[in-house]
Amino acid sequence: MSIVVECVSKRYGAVQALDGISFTVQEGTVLGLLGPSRSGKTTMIRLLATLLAHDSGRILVDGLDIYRDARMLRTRLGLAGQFVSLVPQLTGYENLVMAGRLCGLGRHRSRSRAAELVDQFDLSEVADRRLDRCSCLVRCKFGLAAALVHEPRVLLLDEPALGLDAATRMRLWDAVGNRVLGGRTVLLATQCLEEADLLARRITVIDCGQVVAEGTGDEVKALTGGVCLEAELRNDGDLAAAQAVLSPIADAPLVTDLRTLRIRTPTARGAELLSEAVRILSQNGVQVREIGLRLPTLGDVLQAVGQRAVADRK
Ligand SMILES: Nc1ncnc2c1ncn2[C@@H]1O[C@H](COP(=O)(O)OP(=O)(O)OP(=O)(O)O)[C@@H](O)[C@H]1O
Repeated sequence: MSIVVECVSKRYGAVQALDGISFTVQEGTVLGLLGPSRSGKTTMIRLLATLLAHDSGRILVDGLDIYRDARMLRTRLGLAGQFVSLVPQLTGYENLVMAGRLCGLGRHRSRSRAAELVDQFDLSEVADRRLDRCSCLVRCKFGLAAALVHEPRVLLLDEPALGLDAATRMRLWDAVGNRVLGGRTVLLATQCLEEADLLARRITVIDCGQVVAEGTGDEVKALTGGVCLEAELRNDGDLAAAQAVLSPIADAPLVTDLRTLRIRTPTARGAELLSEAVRILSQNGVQVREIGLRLPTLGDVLQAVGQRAVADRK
């Protein structure tokens, strides 16, 4: 089952949440819908889940119109993430049974399916614990398991690993990624480029309800010029000096965060720029708490896309 979104717009009063957005998720693949907060990800997922109506455009799932054939499509869709709430006072197992019942499974089948999922997700030790007494990682696993209770062919995931730090997020996907995603058509909404890059065959980047970039993970990362040089200063009094000495050697404009005293810039020269920056900062007496290269983030992608747009307009 493929997902085709054609020029879809959605407005809430004065807010244009989606503004002519188009993308396709090929059958059996994962598409990462990557965007910052308030860019329209949840709105897109809610439209696909038939929980909301769009103002214009067209959405097809498996060739069927999402509204005309909503009833039939709903049984084939699984949802996990922000707006799908499990009941915190129930145990994980009870939540899975409830999810089965809500999907129309009989009592017996709901129980056997819940037991199957507990087993497959390696959750037996915590299955009888109230969900609000479980770790965030365990809650995320139960959220994903609940979305699979009726074995949907299409999965809509709205930041399903929200609340997990980067390392735990990777542990989650290491443990259950294949089971959750394998063979399904998946739309994964996330703010984390690393997560989208790990899980998705293609990534569509959105900002302010519009598609601003798309491609494979490598293509999207390449927009930023590769890696990012990032320095954290010890004293805010050094910020101006650091900017003055780094600007001439950087490959792209510097971005400075006054709150965290961090200066960053994307670079294609990696280690060469790093050693140059260390030398020049030390020569000029700028005290650095930490300096290094890191993988690009969504913020770097949006900055690169913005700079391209400005350059194109000139
Ligand atoms: N029910 C609503 N009524 C009014 N405005 C809304 C409503 N839901 C969302 N919005 C607005 O629409 C825009 C897109 O919101 P949406 O939740 O789709 O973005 P998002 O990318 O999922 O954000 P987040 O990552 O913070 O959840 C935002 O400006 C938001 O404030």
